[in-house]
Amino acid sequence: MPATPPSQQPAPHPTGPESPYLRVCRGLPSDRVPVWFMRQAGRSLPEYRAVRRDVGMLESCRRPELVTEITLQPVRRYGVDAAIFFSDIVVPLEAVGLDLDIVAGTGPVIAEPIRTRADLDRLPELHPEQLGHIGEAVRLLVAELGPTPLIGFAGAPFTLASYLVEGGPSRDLLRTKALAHGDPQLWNDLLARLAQISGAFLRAQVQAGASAVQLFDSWVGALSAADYRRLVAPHSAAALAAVADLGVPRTHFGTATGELLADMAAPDGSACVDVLGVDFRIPLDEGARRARAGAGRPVAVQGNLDPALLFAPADVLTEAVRGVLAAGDRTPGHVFNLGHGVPPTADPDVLQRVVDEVHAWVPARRETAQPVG
Ligand SMILES: Cc1c2[nH]c(c1CCC(=O)O)Cc1[nH]c(c(CCC(=O)O)c1C)Cc1[nH]c(c(CCC(=O)O)c1C)Cc1[nH]c(c(C)c1CCC(=O)O)C2
Repeated sequence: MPATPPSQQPAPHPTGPESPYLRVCRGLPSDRVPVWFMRQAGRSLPEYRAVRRDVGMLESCRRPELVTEITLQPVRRYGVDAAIFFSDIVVPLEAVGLDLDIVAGTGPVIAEPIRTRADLDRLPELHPEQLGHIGEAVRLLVAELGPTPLIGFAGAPFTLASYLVEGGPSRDLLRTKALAHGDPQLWNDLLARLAQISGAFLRAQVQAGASAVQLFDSWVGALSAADYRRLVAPHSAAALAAVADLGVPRTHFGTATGELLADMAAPDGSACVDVLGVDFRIPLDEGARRARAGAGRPVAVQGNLDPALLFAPADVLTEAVRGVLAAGDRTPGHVFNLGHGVPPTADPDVLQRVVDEVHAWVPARRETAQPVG
């Protein structure tokens, strides 16, 4: 049998059980609360704005050296416990040939929205060889990151469908929901295709060396629990199942999902979620309670500081961070994060204070028992 070229061999995972982030994801005690931020790389950082000055968003995602530099920036600056791969949820859609762009200040814009059976035929499956640049970037990154784990990610089928059907960002997702209810067969075929694409994107990142994944279903809070269960959950479960055999922890995240948390913790009744993202609308310990009710087992939680608190006076922010940490102590495991992404106008010095505050906290479930007395 011919030897696999070195560039195609899966990189060894350099992150041992000592990583606080991976320990908490696996339900183990940790001597500190791990912290990372959604959108930790991005416009809030001057060093990001400098390297992106002359390069478009999608173009920057195509350049492995630039992806590596941008992903590392917040890790270097803040000392966060995990890196998240710099890319975007629409990158795998571009890889299968869709004509789309990411417009600054707006978000993804799709040239020809997908609303009919004929439109769906323009959306082929994603094959690993279309993701060569992604694998290359992940391998470069993992080599640079040392012990810090890399989180791979993908958009969940529903959130991807919302951009494809609407043609761009939308407040109320009217067309998306009308399609889901009006033509369930087309909807299910579309979401099944997107689950394949999403799963293949996750798989490529893990096979190249990412130590964990997060599935972003940012806009799924637009649905009722009954509709989520019927129209979305099986497809999200399928996307997460694409990395089941690779043994990495899986986080499932959405916003405004208070009523969906039980189902998101076990989409389609499966045990494919290790960590559940909770946004700021409900307390973290209540989120953990709902996750446990849905999954029938303890599930670690991630969150959930309201990003708006980053703009509050320092003492108010400190109290809010400690409130999240105290609620996290009452859960089976807590990864500190914001309830949603870092706003572009956030002050990096304020984020640094949050990281330091989290790292100063002594978690209730520590690695070694504390001496009594
Ligand atoms: C819904 C969604 C998108 N993209 C993503 C989601 C899910 C997470 C979420 O809910 O925020 C996921 C995403 N997008 C980006 C990352 C990188 C990693 C990280 O979190 O640090 C991740 C994980 C980079 C990005 N993706 C985007 C930027 C900003 C583009 C720029 O810097 O020019 C970044 C850093 C563009 C983008 N892409 C998207 C939006 C809404 C935007 C913002 C548009 C804007 O306000 O300019 C779609």
